[in-house]
Amino acid sequence: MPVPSTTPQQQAESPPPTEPALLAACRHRQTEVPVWFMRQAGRSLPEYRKVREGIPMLVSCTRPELVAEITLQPVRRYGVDAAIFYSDIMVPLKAVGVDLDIVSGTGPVIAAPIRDAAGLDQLRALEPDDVDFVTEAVRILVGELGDTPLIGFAGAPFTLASYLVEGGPSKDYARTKALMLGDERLWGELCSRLAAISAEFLAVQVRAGASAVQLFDSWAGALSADDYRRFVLPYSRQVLSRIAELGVPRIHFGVGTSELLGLMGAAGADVVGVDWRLPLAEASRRIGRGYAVQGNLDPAVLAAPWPVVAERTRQVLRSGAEAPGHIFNLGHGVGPQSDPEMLARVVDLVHAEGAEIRAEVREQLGLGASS
Ligand SMILES: Cc1c2[nH]c(c1CCC(=O)O)Cc1[nH]c(c(CCC(=O)O)c1C)Cc1[nH]c(c(CCC(=O)O)c1C)Cc1[nH]c(c(C)c1CCC(=O)O)C2
Repeated sequence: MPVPSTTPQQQAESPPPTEPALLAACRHRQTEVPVWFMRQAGRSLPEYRKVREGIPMLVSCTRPELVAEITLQPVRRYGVDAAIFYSDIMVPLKAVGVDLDIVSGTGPVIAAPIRDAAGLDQLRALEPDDVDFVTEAVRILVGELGDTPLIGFAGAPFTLASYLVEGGPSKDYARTKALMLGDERLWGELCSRLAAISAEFLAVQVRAGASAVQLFDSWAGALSADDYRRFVLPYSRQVLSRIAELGVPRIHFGVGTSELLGLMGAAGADVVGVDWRLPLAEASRRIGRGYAVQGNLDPAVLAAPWPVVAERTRQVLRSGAEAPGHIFNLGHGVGPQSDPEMLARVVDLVHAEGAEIRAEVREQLGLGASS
């Protein structure tokens, strides 16, 4: 009879299979500090520009092999702890038939902006079949990524609504706010439809194998806390509660949201993404002890000399150590001009020093090894 290599007793004592650092941080049981970058896929990498040559953005998103390649490029180059799926928040809207384009250097442009009830007809429900190419790309990726988690994502209802109502990027969101404040019923119907579309888009990615999701409410920082609570939170909650049923960690991020962080957590996140305006320790106090944080090196810092970048990176690590979980990231996306070499050095520094800095700070403050 073959001799078992471990007895049941030994099995019970052996550590569980290693949990990827990203997921451990989401669940407040990290020993390492994981790092990835918003907009790591696409934009600044020369190998990205090469494979994208002559292919419009939204077309590139429908080619599973190309999507997989672009998603993997930063993982190969930097050794980051997560891949972010190469797609766009506008992809599910395009998939249900909204006439829109993504114009390089500008962003999303909508042919017929939605400003009345008739405009809502553009927004039917998203069926998984509408985004077969997403399912296929995620499947390819999960096979290739091995233990590195894939983060799926979607736009939150407010940020999507802002593009649909304005017709494109905006500085003040005047038309969006006019609709929100002037016709609460229409606003509610618009955001409910967008919530269902975003939830389905995330569910497609999770069912195909994504192991965490990020809900981008990039422009929610344009709102006061009172308006956020009344006009935005209920719809983001619809998205996040649907994902709760799928059992993967949920990251919720916006820019300029220092006054909204607590509400963004309460909308149903496990991790709240923080921009560069607030130290993570203060952000964590505002969000509450039940949440991990993600962030928050100012992307502009990447243009400074390395010793400055290194010191700022350590500062983020020290501040983030006060939160029950910390995923290192930028405070917003990698800029198109960012030097990939600088990002590579940041990743190496976080990997070399992150765990030690975190442990030291937590011990000094009597916070315990993890949560
Ligand atoms: C607001 C928003 C959009 N798209 C997204 C958001 C939320 C995140 C954020 O706040 O940055 C999300 C997004 N868009 C893209 C990704 C892929 C993965 C990644 O971030 O690395 C993700 C996660 C690809 C993309 N999305 C876009 C590009 C650039 C495409 C190109 O240059 O051809 C990429 C790689 C285009 C896009 N799409 C959008 C904008 C504002 C732009 C920029 C336009 C520009 O300045 O050129 C809408």
